[in-house]
Amino acid sequence: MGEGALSTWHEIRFPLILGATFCYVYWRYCFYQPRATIPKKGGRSARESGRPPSDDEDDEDDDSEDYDSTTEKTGKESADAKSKNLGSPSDDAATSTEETGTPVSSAPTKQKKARQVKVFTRRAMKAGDTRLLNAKSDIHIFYSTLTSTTEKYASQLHSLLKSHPVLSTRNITIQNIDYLDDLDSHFVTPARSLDESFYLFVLPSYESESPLDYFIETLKDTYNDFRIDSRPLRRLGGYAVFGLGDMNGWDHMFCYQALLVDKYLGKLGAPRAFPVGTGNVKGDIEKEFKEWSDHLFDTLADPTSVAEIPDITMSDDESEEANDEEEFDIVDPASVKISRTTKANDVVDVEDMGAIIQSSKVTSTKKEMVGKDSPTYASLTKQGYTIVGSHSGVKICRWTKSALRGRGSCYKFAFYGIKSHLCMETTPSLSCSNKCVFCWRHGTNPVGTTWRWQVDPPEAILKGALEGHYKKIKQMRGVPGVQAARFAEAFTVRHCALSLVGEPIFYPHINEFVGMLHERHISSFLVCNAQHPDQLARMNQVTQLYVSIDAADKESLRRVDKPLHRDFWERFNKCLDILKTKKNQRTVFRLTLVKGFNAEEVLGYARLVAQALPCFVEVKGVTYCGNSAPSGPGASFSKGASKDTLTMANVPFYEEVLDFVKRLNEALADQGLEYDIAAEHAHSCCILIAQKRFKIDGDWYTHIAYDRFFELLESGVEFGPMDYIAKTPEWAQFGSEQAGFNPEDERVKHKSVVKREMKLKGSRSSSEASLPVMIEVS
Ligand SMILES: Cc1cc2nc3c(=O)[nH]c(=O)nc-3n(C[C@H](O)[C@H](O)[C@H](O)COP(=O)(O)O)c2cc1C
Ligand code: SF4
Repeated sequence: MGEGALSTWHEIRFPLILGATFCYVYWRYCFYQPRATIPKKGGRSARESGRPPSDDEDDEDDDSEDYDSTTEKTGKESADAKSKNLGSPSDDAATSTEETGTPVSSAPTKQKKARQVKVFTRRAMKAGDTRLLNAKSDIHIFYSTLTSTTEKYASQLHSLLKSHPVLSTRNITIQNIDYLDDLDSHFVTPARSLDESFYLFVLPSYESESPLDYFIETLKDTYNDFRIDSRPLRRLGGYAVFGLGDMNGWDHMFCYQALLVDKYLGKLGAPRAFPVGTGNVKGDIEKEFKEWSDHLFDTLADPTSVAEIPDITMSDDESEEANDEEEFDIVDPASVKISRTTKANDVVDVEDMGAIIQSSKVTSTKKEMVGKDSPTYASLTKQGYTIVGSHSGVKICRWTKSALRGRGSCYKFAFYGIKSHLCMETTPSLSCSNKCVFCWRHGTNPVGTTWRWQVDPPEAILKGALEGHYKKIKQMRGVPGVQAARFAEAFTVRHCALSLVGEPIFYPHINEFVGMLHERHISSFLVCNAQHPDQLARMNQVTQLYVSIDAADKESLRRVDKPLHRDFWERFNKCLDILKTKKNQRTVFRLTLVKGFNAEEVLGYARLVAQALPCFVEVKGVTYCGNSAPSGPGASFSKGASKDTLTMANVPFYEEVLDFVKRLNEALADQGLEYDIAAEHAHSCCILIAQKRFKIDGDWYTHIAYDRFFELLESGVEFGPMDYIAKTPEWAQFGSEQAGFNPEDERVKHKSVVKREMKLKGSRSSSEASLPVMIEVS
């Protein structure tokens, strides 16, 4: 460079630099379009960034604005967004480091993210449901294969769909995902033509490298790439995955790639139309594949199966928490008031129900126990009950949900072999004659000593209960982790727990109802409150007959059960005497231990056992489900409570329950009674004492041979409890390493549970080592 030129440069360099800086700032301010970030990852909204909007945004804005047009948004809109951004300190804070050069100062909190995922999951499922009904949507089958086994099943799926009476009208394609040229246009930025389509996957698993790895990496990368829409598959109609694997060779990694695909498709926003299925190539894959595809087709073809999606649709992380929140107390003073203000001449004692049973005319003039427009109806349905007819209810139990996900069954599986996913919990009478302090439904159900309502026929109750139950099962199909095999089985109820809320034996046609269950080979577990001796005496054979024993003396019983009958103690004793005469039944005492109320009366309980001689005594720590105060909300965990209000201090630890059981067992031995501790389910704080006759050659036989029970029942011969016993598995027997937790299931403790336990621990004395597990037990 010459000297003249150099001096000219010196003269113009400042204006030039200034001009360039001004241009840059002007351009950046007005036209620069930042890289996409999405709210979930802590950046700006997709709409601001010109990326497809998230579902959350869709909700707020006009849905008709599809994402193709959004992608084409002009610089003006971007500038508008930008200027909004600049004006908002919080949005500024969310701007990425890359854009501003300053560190990201705030990411959304974990709770916020969890909430977004939850809201999104629900919306996705709802949206998917509407689309499931769209008979025009295409079905795309994708598969991967190395040695062609998977291809065979994918082709089979294709042929089955092509010949399906309803689904064959759809456009059905089949593609090998390993040769799919453009994964992006199917999974990263799906073409609009794929909206509302179904994606069905049939996939093998390979521990070693396989072409499928690339596909899985694509899904993962898409989900983890903060620059792009992480839920691009939300406009699909739904998806379902079937995995092939070798359980014998790779049991710890069985079908792991199919499971990963299922997981990431869900994360990418696709609505899961059906639980992931698995087939063991060294096992009964034909059957597994058939069951999965049959139920999948039913779901796709039957609009009623997807009519309603409840709040039970949840992310993996939230499910445990939600389960814990499931029970809550809603006091309905109206129900109590109604029962008190009933005219005396309306009253018919439940013991005199014979006439009512005979005459439906009499009952038809009476009012409904739970009318559709009553506050009781609203309270119970809000808590997840399906009200059947005018006085019955059904509710999917949390253990049924847990078992569907392979996360453990209730204590009755350990003690008696009830499979929770095959169990329906119902009651033909929502009304009860007690107001127990530990009943978390307290106040939500009608109470009364007499039946003064309409009586629904048992056929209608059973039909309605099964329908209500199956509807709730169907709604579980989109919940992560639901096992396809168990899901398929769950549509044939095998056990009925007649407990739930209310008093089943109160229902005048209880015998007919139980008979109908047995006709369908559904076993019956009937729990009664020892307040209706005449009904108990009339009770026909059930699979297992329970009496709740909530206290060992009159005053404690009054305090714990708050019975409405004035002669409650006489009724209670009469029931125990009747139970002793029921030699043909498997009879059970159920003790619910409430510290400070009824957990110290070992000798008293031993006397009651001697009086009724039940086959079994179940002892369980009370379940704390929020406030159980009889007078409604007011007691709190930390503040302590009035003398009749439950707090966490009333919940015994497992060790305390165990100590009680040991002392009770000794007291029984002292009285010369032949009982011993047989089984346990520490998970539910529950232990079983059984008559020693159920111990044969050193092994306990507390389980039930259900087929044998029905065989005996149908044969018409007289039989007793010892005629349909089965061996208790090792893992359930008292003292086993698993303490009653089925080794086939996986115990999942959500962090919120652990946190709460830690909180609890802090409030307990340090000598108390373990913590109670709080559950609902029917
Ligand atoms: C090398 C090898 C690794 C495998 N790894 C797994 C595995 O990790 N998990 C699993 O469930 N099955 C595994 N399998 C079983 C295959 O998934 C199964 O045989 C499948 O049917 C193969 O499908 P394809 O014939 O379509 O390739 C493996 C098989 C082989 C040969
Ligand atoms: S808790 Fe009761 S309703 Fe639930 S699975 Fe067990 S027995 Fe059935």
